[in-house]
Amino acid sequence: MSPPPPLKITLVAACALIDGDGRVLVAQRPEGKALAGLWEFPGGKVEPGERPEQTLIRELDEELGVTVKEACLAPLTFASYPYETFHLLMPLWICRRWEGVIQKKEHQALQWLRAGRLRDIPMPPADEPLIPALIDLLGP
Ligand SMILES: Nc1nc2c([nH]c(=O)n2[C@H]2C[C@H](O)[C@@H](COP(=O)(O)OP(=O)(O)OP(=O)(O)O)O2)c(=O)[nH]1
Ligand SMILES: [Mg+2]
Repeated sequence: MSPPPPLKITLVAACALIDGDGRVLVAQRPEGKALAGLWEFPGGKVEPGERPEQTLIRELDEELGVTVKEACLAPLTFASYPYETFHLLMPLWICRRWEGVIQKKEHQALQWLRAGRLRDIPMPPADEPLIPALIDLLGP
């Protein structure tokens, strides 16, 4: 038997933006990328030298065109999931305050959903365990 390949942990920072009605923004992953078509929380991989909060602020600008202050990010929970080729570690922040108008810059589509409705859309397997924390916070 050959030894298992070394474990690669990928750190991804993600954010549930929450609107005035307590709905959550989800974004449909682009065609041609891993997990294409699934609905995710905006965010991305932490690059070398970045703090995860900086990653999130950068990704929210790149993906949605909004400006978020670090003080407006609150940690909620995290995902830890064994994908085939890497282990995903993904802290999830919430954010209720941003500057600018949300634009669909990289995703196929965006939608605002009540937390209880997140169970009705296809999300990456890593994300499913995050839904109860959002329902606890925001109601179904
Ligand atoms: N952003 C985000 N990524 C997620 C979620 N759930 C999940 O399994 N992932 C995975 C998919 C990817 O393997 C990885 C993040 O990838 P990404 O494509 O968003 O990374 P990125 O924005 O930095 O994009 P790129 O520069 O690598 O193209 O985490 C989620 O809810 N949000
Ligand atoms: Mg991304």
